[in-house]
Amino acid sequence: MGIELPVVFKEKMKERLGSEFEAFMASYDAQRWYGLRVNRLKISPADYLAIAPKEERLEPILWSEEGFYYEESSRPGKHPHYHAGLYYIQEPSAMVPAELLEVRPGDRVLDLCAAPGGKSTQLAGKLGGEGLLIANDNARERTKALAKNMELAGVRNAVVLNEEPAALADVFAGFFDRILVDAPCSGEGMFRKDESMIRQWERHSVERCSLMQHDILRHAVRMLAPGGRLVYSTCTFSPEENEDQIASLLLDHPELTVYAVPLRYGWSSGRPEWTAAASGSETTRKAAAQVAGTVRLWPHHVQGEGHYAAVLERRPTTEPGRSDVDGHTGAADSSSNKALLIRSEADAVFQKKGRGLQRAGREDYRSSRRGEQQTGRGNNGKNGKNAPRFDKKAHKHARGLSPEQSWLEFAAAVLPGAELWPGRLISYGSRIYLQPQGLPELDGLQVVRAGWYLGEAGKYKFEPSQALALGLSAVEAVQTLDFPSNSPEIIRYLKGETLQRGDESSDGQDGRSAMAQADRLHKGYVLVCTDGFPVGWGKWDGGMLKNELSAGWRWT
Ligand SMILES: C[S@@+](CC[C@H](N)C(=O)[O-])C[C@H]1O[C@@H](n2cnc3c(N)ncnc32)[C@H](O)[C@@H]1O
Repeated sequence: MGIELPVVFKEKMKERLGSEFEAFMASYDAQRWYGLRVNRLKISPADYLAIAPKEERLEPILWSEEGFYYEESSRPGKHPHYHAGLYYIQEPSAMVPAELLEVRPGDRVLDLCAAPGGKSTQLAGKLGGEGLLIANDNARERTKALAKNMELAGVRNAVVLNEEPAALADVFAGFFDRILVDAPCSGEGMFRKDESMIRQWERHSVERCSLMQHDILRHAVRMLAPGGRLVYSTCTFSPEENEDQIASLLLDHPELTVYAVPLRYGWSSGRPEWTAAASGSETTRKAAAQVAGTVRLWPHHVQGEGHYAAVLERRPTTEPGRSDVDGHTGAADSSSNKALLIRSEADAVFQKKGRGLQRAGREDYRSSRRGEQQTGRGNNGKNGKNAPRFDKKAHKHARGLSPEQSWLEFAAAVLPGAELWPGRLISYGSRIYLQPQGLPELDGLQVVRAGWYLGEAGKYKFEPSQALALGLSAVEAVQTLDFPSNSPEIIRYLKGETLQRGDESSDGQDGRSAMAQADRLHKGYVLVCTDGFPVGWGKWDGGMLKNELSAGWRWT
């Protein structure tokens, strides 16, 4: 075997798996499985299959309609479709937890340990733009990748936070219909994929991870609405981090029950006999028995690296009309958006005892109802009745425009219809966000992305963000330039080059020259697309497409 596994790990697995141990060990020499998940926010799996490069040889992953195995030799990360956010590269068994959460459009969803965002982007796809998603991770550095992946996926209704679960639980008590706890774990299921995990396993003990998981789960449960569902998952095999966690949680929270996951696709049941609770009192044995309904994906039984998942449901409240934070009853329906918590004018401020102040660069985080009036349902801002009132302290444009006005001016010229987008328009210094409706106050929390980041109001003009481009569909923009994904022009654009009329490639797909479309362009912003999907902004001027792709988003 090529991989040097820790002796202690092997001994433990041998003791637990008995006759299955040889097959388990053999899986370390077997082929690895590579997966990608199509991003439903942008394209259906069937439509993606129609445009996918043939050499990817995609094969369906049984447990996810959007999931496909691809061949080791293909490189989906090096394709313009990747830059358009049409899919996320994800280990196949890691697709299971979000599937089990059964998110419905309109739900309030929390992904508590979300970075780098594999499951958050999957959950966002299931929401289909309705409801809201809070993607949180307590590791500041990791939230950068999380935010970027959410932007690449074109998620419009999410907020990215960088908080400890305890702080979130104080704000979001009983708030969420769906919670995913994809816990930090000892990563035994990652040994094959990433050998550095073996060294980390030696450093970070199973016991230490168990303590963290115990803590995270207790806070997560506080945030679950009656009738809500919580999925706990790990990519490790140790029962201390899996069945033991669930048995102990059930003992502490009798309002929770395990939803028994149907065993399909080679999945195996959780192992009550491996828990400490199984050898205790009758009560603890009952809790242990429930973990038989949790699920294990073993690498010797499924085409994936391995995972554990438990689905827990909180009993619906017996008190009629009981509601949480802002009147939401825990039932997922589109009316959740109506249950807005109306924030006071200029309420602002994501600043936590000095910490946030630094992050915010001492800029006020301004939020107001005016954004709702201008962008939400029942918009009557056009008749002037709800003309924005401006905060004197807010960032001012050189022409005297507030950041919000600067955005509205840009949108009117480049994105007609943007004034009808649901959400709350807010500014954070000169940065403008569209925040999903239905959020409680976020005061005191570390906010990485306060919503869909639209762009920045500069001194003289509004600069649209890459997140805005990627969250759009091509039909939303006044001007587009669409390059086939196999054209040299799209690669040149993705590399940050300026394109000029006359640059037409002779081998443009289907004989059409993308740059020839430029004849109809007016001076100004152009949404650059590939195969009809946005990849970024350009500015057309005098026969030239100035590249607006910032360095962090370029093809390298
Ligand atoms: C298994 S990874 C999550 C992977 C992610 N769900 C995905 O699909 O891309 C676990 C994450 O938990 C985060 N984490 C660790 N302790 C945490 C805590 N106390 N609260 C929130 N997140 C935590 C880690 O920073 C790490 O990003």
